[in-house]
Amino acid sequence: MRVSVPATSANMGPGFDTLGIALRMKNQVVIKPSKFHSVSLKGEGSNNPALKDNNMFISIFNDFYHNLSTKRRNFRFEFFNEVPMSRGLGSSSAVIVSAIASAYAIEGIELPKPKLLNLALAYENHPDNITPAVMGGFNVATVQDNEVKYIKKDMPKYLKAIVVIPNRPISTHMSRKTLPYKYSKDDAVFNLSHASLLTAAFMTENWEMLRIASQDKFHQKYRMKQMPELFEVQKTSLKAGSLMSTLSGSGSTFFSISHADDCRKIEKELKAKFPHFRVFVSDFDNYGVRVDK
Ligand SMILES: Nc1ncnc2c1ncn2[C@@H]1O[C@H](COP(=O)(O)OP(=O)(O)OP(=O)(O)O)[C@@H](O)[C@H]1O
Ligand SMILES: N[C@@H](CCO)C(=O)O
Repeated sequence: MRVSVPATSANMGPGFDTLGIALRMKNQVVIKPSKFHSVSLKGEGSNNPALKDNNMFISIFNDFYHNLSTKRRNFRFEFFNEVPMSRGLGSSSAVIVSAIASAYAIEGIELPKPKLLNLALAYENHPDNITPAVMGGFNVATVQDNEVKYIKKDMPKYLKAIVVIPNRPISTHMSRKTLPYKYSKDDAVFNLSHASLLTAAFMTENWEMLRIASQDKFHQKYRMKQMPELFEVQKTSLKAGSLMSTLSGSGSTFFSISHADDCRKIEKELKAKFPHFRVFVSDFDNYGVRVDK
């Protein structure tokens, strides 16, 4: 059985804890019944031996598997990870979503995506990464009475993401601590209006509006101060023709969107200016978590 979950970019500027989008890069796990428990890792995390012993995926999988099954089978878990950890590309959401989906699938129990999304909420209490991880596409999401309420929009193929991954991580937990405890009414109205405009721009495919609509006063500047090169990444990307360029999740990755015709030029300029960062073009994912039995 194989489960794959896409990387996600949350916030998208002003949509703090609300907006998120799924990218084509993904984490996959292949699970096979086996005499003994074993774990193999390829890609991101493979140089971290601790992940073989103390892995968030295994512990969430076991929580669900032990609840769903009376049998005590052992499994071999083979991980193929493309999503870097603590870089703002939803690595923790990818693990949470794939572990829950895997436990249900291995027991042959149907798990509708909205139910999977609500189960994932117990492990990540903001819905902006888990929603696109489960559903794919661009999503607006909120939590009401312990349920995620969301609206999804598929992304067109003629738009691409340009991803800049710095060589240092930022932990979400630490990064949230740098944010103000309170915001002024002016800043609240600024973010409310920009997040609303950004959402409307996605829904109506008014891409030229993204540059203005993606501005934020809630979190980016506080977080980007931890890695000041990110201000230059944003400037370079917008100057080279991106439609929008925002901190991805809690950072450190920077996420831009452009028309397909412009993406290689933007990628080239970012690569030239930031040779120590990983820069690449990605398609969007419109499907979300996928289970192949
Ligand atoms: N492939 C993986 N296998 C096991 N654990 C993982 C894996 N990927 C991420 N994790 C866990 O998730 C943690 C990273 O979560 P964190 O929220 O800091 O970053 P992120 O999810 O990549 O960023 P963001 O939420 O801003 O997009 C890691 O420290 C690790 O505990
Ligand atoms: N909305 C979250 C995304 C990271 O998990 C944040 O900005 O902290």
